[in-house]
Amino acid sequence: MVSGGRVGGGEGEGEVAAVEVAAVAVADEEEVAQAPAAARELVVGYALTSKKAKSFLQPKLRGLARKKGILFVAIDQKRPLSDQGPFDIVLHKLTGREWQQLLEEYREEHPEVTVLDPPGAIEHLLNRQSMLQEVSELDLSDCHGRVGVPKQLFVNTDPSSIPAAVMRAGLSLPLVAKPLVAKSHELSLAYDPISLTKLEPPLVLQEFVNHGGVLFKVYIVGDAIRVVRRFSLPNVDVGDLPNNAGVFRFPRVSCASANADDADLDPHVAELPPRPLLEILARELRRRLGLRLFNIDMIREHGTRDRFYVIDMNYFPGYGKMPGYEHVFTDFLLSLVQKEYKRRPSYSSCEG
Ligand SMILES: Nc1ncnc2c1ncn2[C@@H]1O[C@H](COP(=O)(O)OP(=O)(O)OP(=O)(O)O)[C@@H](O)[C@H]1O
Ligand SMILES: O=P(O)(O)O[C@H]1[C@H](O)[C@@H](O)[C@H](OP(=O)(O)O)[C@@H](OP(=O)(O)O)[C@H]1O
Ligand SMILES: [Mg+2]
Ligand SMILES: [Mg+2]
Repeated sequence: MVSGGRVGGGEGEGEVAAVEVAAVAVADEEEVAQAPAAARELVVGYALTSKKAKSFLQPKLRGLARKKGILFVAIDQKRPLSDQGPFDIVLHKLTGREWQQLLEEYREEHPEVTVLDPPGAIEHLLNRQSMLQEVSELDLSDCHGRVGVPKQLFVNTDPSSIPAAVMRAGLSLPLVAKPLVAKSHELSLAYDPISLTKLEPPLVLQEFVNHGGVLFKVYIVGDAIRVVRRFSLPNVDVGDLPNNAGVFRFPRVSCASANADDADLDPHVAELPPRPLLEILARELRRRLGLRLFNIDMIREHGTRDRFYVIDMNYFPGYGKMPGYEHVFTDFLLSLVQKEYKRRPSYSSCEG
């Protein structure tokens, strides 16, 4: 952690006690390496849109963070990062080449700062063509269930050639059409070949998988996993497809969908994915993607117990909607510095 002489920000002095608690958790041989706890606080610089800052940095998070000795400081994107802070951790969700470049330079100059997460790794989730690649490469066939990705096709051609491309790729209607850029949430459902010609590439076409209208949001925060149920699109009756011609557009379906944790649901639909399966999935994706903050949208194929599909992944999602996020997140931030101490044996030889 960075020691005293902090950036302003008006956070109180009550932070010290919790920092001491965090320090106690460090392995015995490293305790000698700790500078006096009273001089320390964990400084987290954040670069978020104002909407994101409001939904994430809720008073309950700020309050708990203060108690645990974590200070959140807004980053001024117009000033060089190295002139600000010093930070222990940089938390960000901004897009744009310029910001990416700034952050990459900062990471090179300050390898001691944990950047959540590296811009290059995040990029993988910003494009729906690459987003699910790792999931499709995983072989989780014998892990208390099977996890795959719906058949999908990237389309960037003249819309009139989409039906033929869909046929060649062997995709079955209905299809969900998703903008290539994951930041856009204007989704459509196409039930017939004619509707496909009305879509606007570039996009990813994904087979619609019936799942009983319930989706599992699997939130990952470092090693922690939390799952919630959300209402989702209802099943489509394939026998009824001829009566459903047309493109059905739904502008922001996922955001509008309510939490379904307390709803009276069919238990076969509501049953959460098996914990061991989620643990393996999260561990593998964390490792392969090099990300610590993301969520996975998972559905269970209707009528099955253990056949799951990942349909979407989001970087730094709406954690404010995750139950107990303030505890999970503050523990995670503290764990990062503890890991950092363990990685640096030189601390003990210099200071011990
Ligand atoms: N292949 C699919 N089969 C069935 N339903 C789907 C499929 N893909 C998406 N959906 C439904 O559409 C919703 C939105 O899709 P998706 O999650 O890909 O979009 P998004 O805009 O990226 O969402 P988010 O707000 O989570 O980022 C899902 O929550 C689910 O209800
Ligand atoms: O926690 P869930 O329900 O998954 O919600 C998130 C979405 O999944 C993300 O796609 C949103 O991020 P962007 O719209 O910035 O990509 C994200 O928007 P936000 O980062 O502005 O809060 C959330 O709406
Ligand atoms: Mg989604
Ligand atoms: Mg998404």
